[in-house]
Amino acid sequence: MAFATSALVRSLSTSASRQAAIKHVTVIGGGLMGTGITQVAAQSGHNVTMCDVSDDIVQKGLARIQDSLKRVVKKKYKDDPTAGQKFFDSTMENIRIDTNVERVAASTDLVIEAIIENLDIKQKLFSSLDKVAPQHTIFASNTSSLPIKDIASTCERQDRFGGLHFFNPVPVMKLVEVVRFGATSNETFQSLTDFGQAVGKTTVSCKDTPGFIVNRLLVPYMMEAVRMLERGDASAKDIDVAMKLGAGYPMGPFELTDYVGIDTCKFIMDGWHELDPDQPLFKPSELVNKLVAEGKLGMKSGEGFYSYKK
Ligand SMILES: CC(=O)CC(=O)SCCNC(=O)CCNC(=O)[C@H](O)C(C)(C)COP(=O)(O)OP(=O)(O)OC[C@H]1O[C@@H](n2cnc3c(N)ncnc32)[C@H](O)[C@@H]1OP(=O)(O)O
Ligand SMILES: NC(=O)C1=CN([C@@H]2O[C@H](COP(=O)(O)OP(=O)(O)OC[C@H]3O[C@@H](n4cnc5c(N)ncnc54)[C@H](O)[C@@H]3O)[C@@H](O)[C@H]2O)C=CC1
Repeated sequence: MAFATSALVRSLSTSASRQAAIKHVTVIGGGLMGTGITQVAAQSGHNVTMCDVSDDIVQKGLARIQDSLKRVVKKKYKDDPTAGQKFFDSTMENIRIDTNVERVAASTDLVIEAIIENLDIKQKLFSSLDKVAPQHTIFASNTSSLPIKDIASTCERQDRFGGLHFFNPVPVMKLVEVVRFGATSNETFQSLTDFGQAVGKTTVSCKDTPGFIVNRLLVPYMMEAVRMLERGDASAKDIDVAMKLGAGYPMGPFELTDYVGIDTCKFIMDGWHELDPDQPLFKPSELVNKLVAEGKLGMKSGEGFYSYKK
């Protein structure tokens, strides 16, 4: 009994100290994913600073968060607008914006990186943060496809590094993949899992394999749809209708590729193709390359497989 009690106390205090540990979160990248992650972390009471490369981008990101938060409030507090306004205000009060990542990271508990899907740029960012962040700070990447081990390779804090992979749109999608590689400590993995749950998501545990669970299945499916279009087997519209009505997917593969960002899908496939050139599922697509070269990146640029221009 004495053992059970002390074990209980220990487990409670460990979990309390873990929760107490992650109070301030730094989200780097104020694009599609960074804004969503900032929002859910702030909604759940964390102090969050969202960083990007320019004032203009962080301001736009903040406006996107406000729009999305209004949708959440409308749904969650439809019978109590006063409580809704209070929730809106307190969430926004939890958010700061900045363009100096080193300054922010010097006093943070958790860094979540959500910048462009490029290994070199991510490594450079983490390498500079590793020099200024406190000892206890955990680093996590929201990468869709890059090995966490490679992103972490320029850092000393290998044991305090993992993956936190959110899904788009973050305020709506209920999953977070928590990724560990060989050096990730049990404490770090547990803290990242606790954080994922604290922001209201269901977590699954993933090894550091290409695409983790969801993207390893989802991205090749999206690219197979592009190849089907390239062969002239069916139109984008018909493929989308078919997958929505025939397979029950909320979006067809072209709608989803436009939603995720055609550039992001290209970065993912190019990286995997380099790792495994013989895998036909990872073959680059001429159509995707052409759209990206033309700046047609999907919804975020106003045009992709479909046009979103008003
Ligand atoms: C690439 C990677 O690494 C990983 C990835 O993220 S892969 C992509 C994963 N994401 C998906 O597969 C998304 C698939 N699509 C969907 O689930 C749905 O189409 C969708 C949730 C995006 C939109 O749903 P919809 O029913 O078509 O549209 P809509 O009615 O506008 O939205 C549904 C609800 O979500 C809410 N919502 C949608 N987007 C939102 C946002 N950005 N912020 C807040 N709320 C949002 C809406 O307010 C709406 O709420 P109500 O039910 O109260 O009306
Ligand atoms: N788009 C999606 O559906 C999903 C994307 N991801 C991953 O999340 C990450 C971000 O993707 P998105 O938000 O879609 O991209 P995005 O293009 O919308 O936003 C990226 C942001 O990062 C900023 N940025 C680039 N370099 C920076 C730096 N050195 N410091 C600070 N900010 C910098 C850019 O200015 C831009 O605002 C990528 O790794 C992507 O693979 C993960 C899940 C889903």
